[in-house]
Amino acid sequence: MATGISAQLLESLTLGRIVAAVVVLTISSFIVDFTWKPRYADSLPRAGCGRGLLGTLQNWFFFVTRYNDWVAEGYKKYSKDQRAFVVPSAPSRPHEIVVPRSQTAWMLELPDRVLSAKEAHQDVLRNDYQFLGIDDHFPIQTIHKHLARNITGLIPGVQEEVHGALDAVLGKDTENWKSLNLWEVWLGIVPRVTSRIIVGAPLCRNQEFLSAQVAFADDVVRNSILLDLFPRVLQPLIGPLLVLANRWHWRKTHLLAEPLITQRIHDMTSNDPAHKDWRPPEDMITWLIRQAQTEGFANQLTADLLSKSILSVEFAAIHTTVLTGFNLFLDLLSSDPSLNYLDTIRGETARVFAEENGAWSKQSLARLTRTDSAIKESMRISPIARSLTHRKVVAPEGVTNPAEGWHAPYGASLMLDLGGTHTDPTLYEEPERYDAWRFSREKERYEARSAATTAAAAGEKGADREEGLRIKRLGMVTTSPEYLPFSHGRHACPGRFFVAHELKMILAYFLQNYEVKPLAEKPKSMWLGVNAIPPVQTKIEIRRRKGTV
Ligand code: HEM
Repeated sequence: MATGISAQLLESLTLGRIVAAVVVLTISSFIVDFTWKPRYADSLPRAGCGRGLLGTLQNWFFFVTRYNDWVAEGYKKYSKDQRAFVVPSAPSRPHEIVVPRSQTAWMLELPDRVLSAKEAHQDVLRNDYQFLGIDDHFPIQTIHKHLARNITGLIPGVQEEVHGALDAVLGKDTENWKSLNLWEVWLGIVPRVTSRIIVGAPLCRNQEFLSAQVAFADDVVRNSILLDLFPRVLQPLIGPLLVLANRWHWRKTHLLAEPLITQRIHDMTSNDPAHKDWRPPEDMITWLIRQAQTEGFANQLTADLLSKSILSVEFAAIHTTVLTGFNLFLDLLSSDPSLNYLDTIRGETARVFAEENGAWSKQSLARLTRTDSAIKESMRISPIARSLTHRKVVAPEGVTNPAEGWHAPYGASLMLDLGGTHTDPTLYEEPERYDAWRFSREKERYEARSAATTAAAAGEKGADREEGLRIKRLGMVTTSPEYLPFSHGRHACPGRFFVAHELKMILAYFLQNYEVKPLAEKPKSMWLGVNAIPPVQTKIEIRRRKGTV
C-alpha cells in the first residue's frame, strides 16, 4: 500500500511540477518577506525605479547593476540639500534611508539600543549562521580594548612579517622583470602580516592556516551575497547548508591553532607558581583571554570559542586591507609618472627608516606625512563599497529625525553615503583626481610656518596649538563626517591604527627594494550592488633592486 502511494507520488513529480513548485514557493516567500519589511514615510523622496509592484520588481532586478548610480543621483538631488532619501536594497533586505551628512552626529550618537551597528552588520553578513554561533560582541570588544594600546610593542614583529612576506611573494631576482597578479600579491602579504598580531609566529607563516583564513573570509562574502538573493523566510533552510564551507574552514583553523590556544588558556588561567612572573605574548589570543577575565567568564573559555573568535577578526581584517592595498597600488601606478609619487614616497620612507636605524616605531611611522596622505587619498577616491556605515533601528518605537521630522520604524535601515561625500566638490577640490599630497600639503605648510616663526605672543601660541591639533587630525586614521572609509563615531573601525602602520611598512619596503613599471591607465572596478568589485586580473611588473639582497 505504502509502496503504491510512494510510486504514485514519484510518478507525479515531473520536472515541470518541481519547477512550478519552486517558483510558487519563492514568490510566496518574497510576498511574506515584503509584508515584514518596515514602511517609510511618503514624505521621504525615493531613488531607484519607483514604487508599486512594477517598481519593486524593477528595483529587485536592477539592484545589482544600478545601485551605485541610484545613490549617486540621490546624493546630487537630496543629500546636497541636507535631505534624507530612500534607496532600494537587495530583495531580502529593507530599503535604506540615506542620511545626509549634516545628520551624521545624530545618527551615530544614538545609543545601540536605538540604532544598532551590530544588528546592521548581522543583516548584511548573517553572522548568526556564518560565524558558527559565536556572539561577535566578544572579539569586537577585545579589538576595541586591546589592539590600539598594544601597537607600540607589536611594530617590530609586524615589520619582520612585512619584510618576510614581501620577500616570499615578490622574490629576490635582481636581473629579470617578473609579471605578478596584483590581487594575489596582496593576498600573499596581508593574511600573514595580520595573523602575526592574531596568533603570532610561527603559526602566522603556516600556509595551510593562512589558506583556511582566506577561504573562510571568502565563504562569508559569497554566502552573504547568496543569502541576499533568497527571501528571509527561506534563509533558515538555506543558511545552514551554505555555511558547511565555513564550518570546514573553521575546522582546519581549529586543528592548527588548538594546541597553541589550549596551552595559552592553561598558562594564563592556572595558578601554577611556575607562571608567576611569566608574561604572555601580546597577540589576539592573549587579549581574548584577558577580555574574558574582565567580563568574568574566563572559566568558560574553550579552544572552540577562541578559534571561532579569531576567524571573525581575520574576516574583518583580511579583505578590507587587501582591497585597500590593491587600490592604493592601482592609484599610485596609474598616476602621471611626472608627478613622481613613487619616488617621493620612496625618498620619504628611506630617509625616516635610515634615521631610525632600520627599525620602525610608532613615532617614526607618524613622520611619514606624504605616505600617509597617499594612502588616505586612495581610500577617499577608491572606496571598497558605496557605504560602510549602516545602522538598524532596534528601538520598538522606532526613531524620529529631529531635523526633517521623518520617522524610521523598528527594523528600518539607515546609512551614510561614503561615495557621494568623498566626491563632493564642495568638500574636495577636483574630487575625481587622485592627488596623493591632498592631505599632506596643509600639514607641510603648517610645519614650515611653525619652524620659521619663533615663539610669538602667548595668545598666538594658544591659537597655534589649536591649529596644530587640527592639522594632526588630517592623518589617515582620523575619521569625520567628510571622511568615512573607517566609518565614524564609536563603532569606527578599531583596526585602523594597525592598518595605517601595516600599509606604510608594506609600501616602504616595497618601494625601497623593488622597481615597478607604471600602469598605462587605472583598471576600473565594477559595481555589484553596494560593493566595488576590483579588477582582480590586473598584473604588475616588478624587479628586485640591485644591492638589496
Ligand atoms: C583597510 C582596512 C580596513 C577597513 C577599510 C575597515 C573598515 C571598517 C569599517 C567601515 C567598519 C564598520 C564600522 C561601522 O559600522 O561604523 C569596521 C569595523 C570593524 N573593523 Fe575594520 N577595517 C579595516 C581593517 C580592520 C582590521 C585590520 C581589523 C582588526 C585587526 C578590523 C577590525 C574591525 C572590527 C572589530 C570592527 C567592528 C567595530 C564595531 O562594530 O564596533 N578592521 N571596519
